[in-house]
Amino acid sequence: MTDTEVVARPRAVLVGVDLGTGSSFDPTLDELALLAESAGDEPVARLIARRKAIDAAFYVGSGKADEIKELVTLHQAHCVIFDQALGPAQQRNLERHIGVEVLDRTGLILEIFAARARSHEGKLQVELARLQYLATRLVRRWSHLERQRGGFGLRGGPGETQIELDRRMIDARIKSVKERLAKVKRQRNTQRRSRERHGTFRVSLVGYTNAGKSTLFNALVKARTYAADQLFATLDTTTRQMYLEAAQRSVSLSDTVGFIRDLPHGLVEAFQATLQEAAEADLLLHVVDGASPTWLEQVQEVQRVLREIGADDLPQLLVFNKLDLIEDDARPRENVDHYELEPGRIVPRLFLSAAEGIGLAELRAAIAQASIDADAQVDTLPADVRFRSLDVDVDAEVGADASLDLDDVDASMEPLPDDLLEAAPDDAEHGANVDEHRSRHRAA
Ligand SMILES: Nc1nc2c(ncn2[C@@H]2O[C@H](COP(=O)(O)OP(=O)(O)OP(=O)(O)O)[C@@H](O)[C@H]2O)c(=O)[nH]1
Ligand SMILES: [Mg+2]
Repeated sequence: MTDTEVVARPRAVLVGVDLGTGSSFDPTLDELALLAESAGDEPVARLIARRKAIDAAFYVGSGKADEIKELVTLHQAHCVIFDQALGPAQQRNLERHIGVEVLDRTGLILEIFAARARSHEGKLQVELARLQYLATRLVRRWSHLERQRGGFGLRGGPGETQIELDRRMIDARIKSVKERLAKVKRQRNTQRRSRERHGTFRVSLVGYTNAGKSTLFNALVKARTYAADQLFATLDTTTRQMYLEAAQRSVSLSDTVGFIRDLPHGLVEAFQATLQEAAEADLLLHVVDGASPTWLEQVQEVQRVLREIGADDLPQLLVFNKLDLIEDDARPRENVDHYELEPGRIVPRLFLSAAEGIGLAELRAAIAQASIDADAQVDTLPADVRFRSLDVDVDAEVGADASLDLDDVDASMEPLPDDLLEAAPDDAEHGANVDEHRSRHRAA
């Protein structure tokens, strides 16, 4: 870790629990470390506990809890961060036992989101998610967060007697935030509809957090969107026009919030509106950190979230980014090939480096081609199908047998079966450089 920073960051002990089920794909806790850094903490020690079953009181056994306590003392840590979701009682028990703040992955992600939200809507969404999390546990942590960022006015340190009162306050607050969100959403829909009338071809960047979406966005539209080696650097959707020579047209390009495994449920829900933007695109650029050892799990996680928001059947280009980090001999022979995203679903795949500007011309050409293909398909369809109604009753002039399935409307790429290349960069052992940590929201 580089430690030339003036501001001392809270020192954190990271704990992962291996339940032997293969459920966790981060046995090194690297992702948790990056999350902790993104939240402004400094990971000082990591500990993996192996257990057959979860302990009701401490999640880990009391022996491990003692071990954690020793680590905390040894490293003079300020908090302990669990990679797994702790129950409210477990969290409380651990805090009492260890004597410092204990939080879990969910709490950490919420904290990052809270620090990063910029737009009115984003702030409301994060507040809603935090309130929902808070409603289930009423932990002391919140008083600490409020002090740090000036939040929504909960008094610090709710004692047992105050819990009922707080819960009622929280419920009222949840209701009011939901109403405000609904209003913002209506405005957004109105804006979106007026945009739709212009018939712009819409491209959305989606992908796991830190894959390089914002870097690619900047490279493509030459805008300056915040890109950083932090998780969830981007929370609000940014949209710009991008001119494509090959298609002689402008398309809109949107940068979106990154995905991560086990995104707190409240956040998935809260960010539906933001992600909806992606769900309504004509083309998804699914950006993958091709140099990450866990890229495959990340792709699967992104696919899972896309399914959840109903965007999994949109045409996709898979963009393997960070080609520059891959050793020459591990690089793919071709910069463009095809990849089987899911059984039977083959999509074009491009290898590029957003940071070094390698492969951008090919990507622009592929986007142009996708927009031309989509137009060609739409032009041949009756108007009401363009508006995505299922099983359309088509006028007599058009033809009697045209009961169309949405799949036919989809401007998917032609599948090219059986000539897949091996997924090249997976065994390259490069991780993104996490050492270039910059101080984050503390500056705000
Ligand atoms: N070496 C290398 N690094 C890259 C490349 N593209 C992006 N990065 C780095 O990867 C990190 C994450 O990039 P971002 O563009 O912020 O990633 P993102 O997907 O927008 O991340 P979130 O907004 O947090 O979801 C930054 O440190 C970038 O400089 C690349 O092609 N090569
Ligand atoms: Mg980003």
